[in-house]
Amino acid sequence: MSVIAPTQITFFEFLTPLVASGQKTITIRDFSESHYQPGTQVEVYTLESHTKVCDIVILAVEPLAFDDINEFHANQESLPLDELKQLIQQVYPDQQRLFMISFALVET
Ligand SMILES: CC(=O)Nc1ccn([C@@H]2O[C@H](CO)[C@@H](O)[C@H]2O)c(=O)n1
Repeated sequence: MSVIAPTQITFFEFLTPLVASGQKTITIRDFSESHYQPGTQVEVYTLESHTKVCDIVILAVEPLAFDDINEFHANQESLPLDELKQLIQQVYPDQQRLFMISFALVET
């Protein structure tokens, strides 16, 4: 089964300054949001007001179990590890099977 690669991604508004400044270089999503394709350019929008923030290029999409989330991921997320795990549990309750999407900021 093939799925069309999405050309947009949304982030919580409070996280978008970290994306736009290049400090946050991964996001952890569930299967439904895992269909991004390496090499494609994607527009970043805020979830709350759908405001365009910046563009990113997808570098990789890899499976990541919730229990394997560690300091490396927190560092790439630019968030403290306990905050990151809490946030993911709120967004994706009881989901063990997650995906790490790595990306790079497109300078405009
Ligand atoms: C529909 C929608 O926008 N959903 C999400 C889902 C997750 N995230 C962030 O990705 C990282 C890993 O989950 C954490 O930093 C989260 O806060 C986000 O910003 N927005």
